Amino acid sequence: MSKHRQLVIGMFGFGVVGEGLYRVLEQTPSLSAYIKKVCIKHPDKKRNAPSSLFTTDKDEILQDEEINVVVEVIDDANAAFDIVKTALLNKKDVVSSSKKMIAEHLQELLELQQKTGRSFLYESSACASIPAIRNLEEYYDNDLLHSIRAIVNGSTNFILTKMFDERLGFREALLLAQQQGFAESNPTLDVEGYDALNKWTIFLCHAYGIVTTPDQILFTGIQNIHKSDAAVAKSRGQQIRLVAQAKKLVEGGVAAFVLPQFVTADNPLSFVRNEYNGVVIESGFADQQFFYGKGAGSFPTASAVLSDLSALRYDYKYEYKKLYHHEPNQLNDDIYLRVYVSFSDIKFVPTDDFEWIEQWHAQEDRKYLSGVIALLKLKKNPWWKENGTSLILEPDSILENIEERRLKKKSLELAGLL
Ligand SMILES: NC(=O)C1=CN([C@@H]2O[C@H](COP(=O)(O)OP(=O)(O)OC[C@H]3O[C@@H](n4cnc5c(N)ncnc54)[C@H](OP(=O)(O)O)[C@@H]3O)[C@@H](O)[C@H]2O)C=CC1
Ligand SMILES: N[C@@H](CC=O)C(=O)O
Repeated sequence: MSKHRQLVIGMFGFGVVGEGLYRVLEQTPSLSAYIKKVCIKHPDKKRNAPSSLFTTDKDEILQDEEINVVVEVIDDANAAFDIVKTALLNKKDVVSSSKKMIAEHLQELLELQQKTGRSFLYESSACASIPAIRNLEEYYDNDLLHSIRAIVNGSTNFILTKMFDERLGFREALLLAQQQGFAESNPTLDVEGYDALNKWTIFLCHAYGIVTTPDQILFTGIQNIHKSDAAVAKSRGQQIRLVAQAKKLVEGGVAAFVLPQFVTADNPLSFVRNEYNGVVIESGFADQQFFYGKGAGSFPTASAVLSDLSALRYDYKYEYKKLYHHEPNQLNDDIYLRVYVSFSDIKFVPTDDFEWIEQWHAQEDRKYLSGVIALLKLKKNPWWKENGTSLILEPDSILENIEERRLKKKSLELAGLL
């Protein structure tokens, strides 16, 4: 039997994830890995580990030839990219959980991996404890992966659960998410959907070979969801979730976006509560599969970092199969979405932008409508993020070709039935 190599780790960051990994490694002696040095930012903070372990000088890790693995788990995306780049160029393998950094530098990171031949693994960066990236990378053939729908942000799911199932206020729910180590240092990243968007940028690469940047994808978070939206969901027997979606289109390409959605009771995502994440995959022959697990927090995230470290012992690398060994896909925005919009005044809603409006409730203080609108129109004009307006996808939201429906609607109108 071949002997696995010894991993000598230099770690950047000793916060929720870093300290979690330190504890997890203490309990996993079989891994043959030890942390030689930890670089942190604030030397005066009290640490639950020997002070000789810590430094603020990054070169004590990056220039140490004995250290063969860098674990980067810091909360500063710019500094993280410099660290990862230097580590790879210095011939070290790297494990990272910094999804913002990865999503914003995906192309450069792909080039660095090709240039250096080193492993760069980041399972913990998206859906924390769920082994989603490696699954998408290894298991599904490009042609078979029809769609993915996922809850990829633990904090927003936690806040929605606490607010709507347990009647907590938004601030209180967010504070709890922060106290439990789920939220980003800047929680706007969670609440306004940026974190889910960054994770989705990473997923698109491993699922469909799409290398894009977060600014290309339509998204929002849960910041505008109103109490009355929750009441509508309840009256319909549905839940509101922040859902990231990607779907292969009949006409070619992949539609992708991150938006709140009403999910019906038979949708597996409706069972996902608190900081849990869930991923629903529709594929050619397997039909539907559902992955479920904790999407944030110290040990769940450290468990994915640990799994990457374990994979390094046998020199595992992402091959980016969908990108390099298949015909990569392109994003395709040419779809229509069935949306619900709630608002305080109709003047904030450009109703002419809609293909058609299916429902309209104007009696209450808070008004709402449901209708069909082109994704490109939502991209072009962000009225639906402004003035407290709330946009939530209807359960079956994607329409690829609306011509047939337009004709049907026209004939019903002509027959006086609409
Ligand atoms: N928390 C979670 O559930 C998850 C987090 N992530 C990601 O993991 C990363 C870390 O998150 P988390 O542990 O929660 O963050 P924390 O805020 O708990 O910890 C951040 C750590 O980074 C250190 N740090 C910041 N800048 C530097 C720098 N320039 N050089 C060295 N150290 C630095 C801080 O040092 P100091 O202690 O001195 O302040 C701190 O130890 C983030 O990118 C986050 O998005 C990914 C999945 C889940
Ligand atoms: N802030 C993130 C942490 C994990 O990625 C989340 O809430 O999902």
